[in-house]
Amino acid sequence: MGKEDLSASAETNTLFDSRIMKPSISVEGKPNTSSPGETGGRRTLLLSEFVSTNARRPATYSWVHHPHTVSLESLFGRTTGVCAPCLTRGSPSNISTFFLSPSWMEASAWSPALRVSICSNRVGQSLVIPPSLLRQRIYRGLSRIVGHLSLNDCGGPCPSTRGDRAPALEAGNLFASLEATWLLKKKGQEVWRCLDGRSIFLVGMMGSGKTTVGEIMSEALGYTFVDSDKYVERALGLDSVAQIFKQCGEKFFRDYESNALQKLSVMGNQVVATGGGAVIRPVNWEYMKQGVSVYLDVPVDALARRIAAVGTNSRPLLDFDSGDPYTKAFIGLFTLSKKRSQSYSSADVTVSLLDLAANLGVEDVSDLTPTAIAIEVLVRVEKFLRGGIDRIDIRMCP
Ligand SMILES: Nc1ncnc2c1ncn2[C@@H]1O[C@H](COP(=O)(O)OP(=O)(O)OP(=O)(O)O)[C@@H](O)[C@H]1O
Ligand SMILES: O=C(O)C1=C[C@@H](O)[C@@H](O)[C@H](O)C1
Repeated sequence: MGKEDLSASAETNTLFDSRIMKPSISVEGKPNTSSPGETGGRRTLLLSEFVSTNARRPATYSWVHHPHTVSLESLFGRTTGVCAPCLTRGSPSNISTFFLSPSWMEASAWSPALRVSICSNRVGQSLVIPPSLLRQRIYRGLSRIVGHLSLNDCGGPCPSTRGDRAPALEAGNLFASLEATWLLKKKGQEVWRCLDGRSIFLVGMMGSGKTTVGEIMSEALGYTFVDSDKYVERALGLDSVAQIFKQCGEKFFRDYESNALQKLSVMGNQVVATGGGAVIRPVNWEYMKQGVSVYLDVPVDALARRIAAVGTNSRPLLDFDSGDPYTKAFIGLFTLSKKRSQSYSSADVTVSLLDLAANLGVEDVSDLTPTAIAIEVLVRVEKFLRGGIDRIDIRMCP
């Protein structure tokens, strides 16, 4: 992290003065005990960061210590600091509490909340850490904490992480780690309860990840995964959608696709990856409304890059005679997405990869792993089912 990241104002510099500040993240309470860190038997994470902005009184810097304290100093690029034993728990009037909700790691995932408390010894002092930066740092710190918990402290309901496979796309990535898998499973269990057997229908353009993300979700939910294109291929006894298009035409394929969706809609406990064009027939929405529909909204450029990487052969609507794979894919997808954008927006839940990337402080949507996307989808589905608001970025609690 460069110094410029934290230099939004003079106060920022003071806050992060290495001589006086040592932020920390603490896990409050022990998992699966009735310690103060737990509410209703659920694990609580309290991220505590107590700093003073009064540069003349550095000795007042202090923060809460807990059994599983993970220092954030490396995350903030500082290595020194004064650590006083403990700051009184409670809410003095000069503590502002911020609920950080970078979408999938928000209150519902970590009951009751991830909290970052910023304490200033000057009443009314505002927080000057840029939110996106804070989110990013907290996220990294959280990953370590969860790793620590899942390795050392899990009892009871904490799912085993052994034997979990990380999809190839996740290899070498932070999200591929045990903690992401743990979060995915935990969210899967919670959403499973809300779904009450209803299926999830993933809609979105070709290459949007319906199959990749859908398979991960189905595993987390204990649901069956179904690819409606494959379902149609099997029903017709043909090898590929491309072959069906070639031999029988698009209308024939669409009829079978509708038929497949109708059949699938009466079966519960499934994650269905629909064909990219399933949304264009209104009757298909009638079928999908039997479950929860989720639109994976991915920028056309990212779609074209993904499809170009594997070629356009298997996607008849993009397999033009001339042009390099990226250009063919981009032009085809761009045209289709214009025609379909309104239809896609009829889905119960929309997961925009651009928004998710922004929320997680990731620069490019291609850096979002399928697991991160799957977790986000589950979080949004849960909110939808609970009738809650669809997006909270940062709430400040007075
Ligand atoms: N998050 C991701 N990051 C990078 N590549 C991805 C991601 N998700 C999927 N892909 C890749 O994009 C390609 C298309 O993914 P996938 O088959 O899951 O999409 P789809 O929506 O099911 O497509 P279609 O509707 O054409 O069947 C695959 O090669 C897959 O590996
Ligand atoms: O977007 C589309 O219209 C399509 C997407 C694929 O999943 C296949 O259903 C088929 O290639 C058509």
